[in-house]
Amino acid sequence: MSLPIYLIGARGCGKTTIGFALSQALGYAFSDTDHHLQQMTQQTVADIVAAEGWDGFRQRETESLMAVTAPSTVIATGGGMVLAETNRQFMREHGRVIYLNADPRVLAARIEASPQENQRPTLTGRPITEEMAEVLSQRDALYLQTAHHVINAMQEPESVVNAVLETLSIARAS
Ligand SMILES: Nc1ncnc2c1ncn2[C@@H]1O[C@H](COP(=O)(O)OP(=O)(O)OP(=O)(O)O)[C@@H](O)[C@H]1O
Ligand SMILES: O=C(O)C1=C[C@@H](O)[C@@H](O)[C@H](O)C1
Ligand SMILES: [Mg+2]
Repeated sequence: MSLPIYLIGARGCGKTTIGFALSQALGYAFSDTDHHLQQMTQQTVADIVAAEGWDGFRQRETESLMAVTAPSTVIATGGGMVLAETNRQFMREHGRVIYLNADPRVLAARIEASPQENQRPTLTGRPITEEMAEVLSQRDALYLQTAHHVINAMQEPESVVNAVLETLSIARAS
């Protein structure tokens, strides 16, 4: 059995989209911590934050990370997973960690095109382009220090998947 692969990065970098495609290419299972915690609580991210605040959400996110960790699994994490030292250490120790890197303008354009506000309630109360620049400036160092590898996520999804496979030196399942 192979180590789990964790995808990290900001909202809109493609952790869910690329993660699923990567799992298909590898014949691995796929998990997404945002989906897992929404299933466990039967609430959206926005509902959880409204009821428990971001601190409550972050605690649940850590539980989801640990619950979905399994061999031969691609794990799409939430954009803020790297904020907690426990999560950063856990991912590095239990698998290979890939940072899907993209410019804040590209990320903001993707989120504007597909806001999914229930899953992505505002983090700062500011317009999305400003929020993305601010959040990335605070988190980029955390993504970089947590990742074993950094991949350019501003390519076609298929190219991003191929870049991850090449970086990890793993072959497609078929
Ligand atoms: N490489 C790509 N090229 C173009 N569009 C992309 C790419 N990757 C993802 N997208 C699009 O960007 C949007 C956000 O992607 P996705 O939900 O996978 O991001 P995420 O990193 O999981 O975000 P979150 O942290 O909010 O869960 C989707 O509409 C998706 O189709
Ligand atoms: O960047 C963030 O802090 C977040 C990203 C999403 O994946 C969700 O986990 C949630 O909306 C928080
Ligand atoms: Mg996602």
